Amino acid sequence: MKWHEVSISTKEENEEQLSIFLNTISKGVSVEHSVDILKSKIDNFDDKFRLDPTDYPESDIRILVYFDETQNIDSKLNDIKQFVKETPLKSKDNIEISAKLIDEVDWENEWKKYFHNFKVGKNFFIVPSWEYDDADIADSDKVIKIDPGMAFGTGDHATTSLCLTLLEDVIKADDKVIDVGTGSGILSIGAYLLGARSIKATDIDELSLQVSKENFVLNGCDDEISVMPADLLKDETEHYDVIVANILAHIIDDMIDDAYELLNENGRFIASGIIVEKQDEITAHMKECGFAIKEVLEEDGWVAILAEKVS
Ligand SMILES: C[S@@+](CC[C@H](N)C(=O)[O-])C[C@H]1O[C@@H](n2cnc3c(N)ncnc32)[C@H](O)[C@@H]1O
Repeated sequence: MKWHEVSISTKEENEEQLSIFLNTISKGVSVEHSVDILKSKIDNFDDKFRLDPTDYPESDIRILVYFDETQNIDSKLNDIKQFVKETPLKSKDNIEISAKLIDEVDWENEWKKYFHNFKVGKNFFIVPSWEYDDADIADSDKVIKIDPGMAFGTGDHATTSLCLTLLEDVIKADDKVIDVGTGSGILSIGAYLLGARSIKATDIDELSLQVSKENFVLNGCDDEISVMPADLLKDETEHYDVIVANILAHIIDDMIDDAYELLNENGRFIASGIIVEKQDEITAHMKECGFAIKEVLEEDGWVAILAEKVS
């Protein structure tokens, strides 16, 4: 088996915007930082990833994106180039994109050695499933056991951790929740641990649906979370107390009207995956629909918006 490896050299400030997009179109993404960048982030990275600076490029960053050999690499390259062209990236300087075919290595599991326990929000403790027995877990921790496999959602990405933080603020016992674009299922598990029940987790990606089901079993909440394929809220008919979606801004924009319709009175919509530059556009659309903006959290150039349905 061979893989297409697409290499994107760019400035560090583009990492988050590019990574979230590339994760949605590929089989895997890894980011290599230059030594200097790594040094400046060592405190951030060390506990979760224990990186070795000698593995990294000498300047800026290199994002490696993987597609299996059956995928149409020319069309994927076009998608990437179009995204780079049309997105207001933080830096448009010196972006170089190239592709090559490489032999299979066990990179699907390689990243696991860099992924370790960490805390998110006030009380969440994310534990890779393969480290659970060794984890030093406090009684107060709400433990999310996770094996994201090839789905998005380890919890270390700002957009995911911001959603978990907002869920801590809004979920009340027995709230009915829908998690749109569940990925690894991490936000549904978080909602369950906070007391939500009758949770629905949806995604358009088959692999994410499979991975999320496995994670629900792992966390003993598969009875409370139904998993189904869906394109945003287009065919949804049930009503919810909380809707959470961590996708990209233009996709969130497509679901704002449906979210308003499907929320119960005073229901809350948590939306993330939104770059700071798109915040005003999204909040304006939310307000037009009747939402009140209750809180906006920001980290690493990403925002998560908490909106409430008011009549
Ligand atoms: C950034 S990941 C978020 C995963 C997880 N919820 C988290 O917060 O870490 C976005 C997810 O949305 C899914 N997605 C993208 N477009 C979608 C759509 N139109 N309808 C449903 N899910 C979608 C992707 O397959 C992916 O699993």
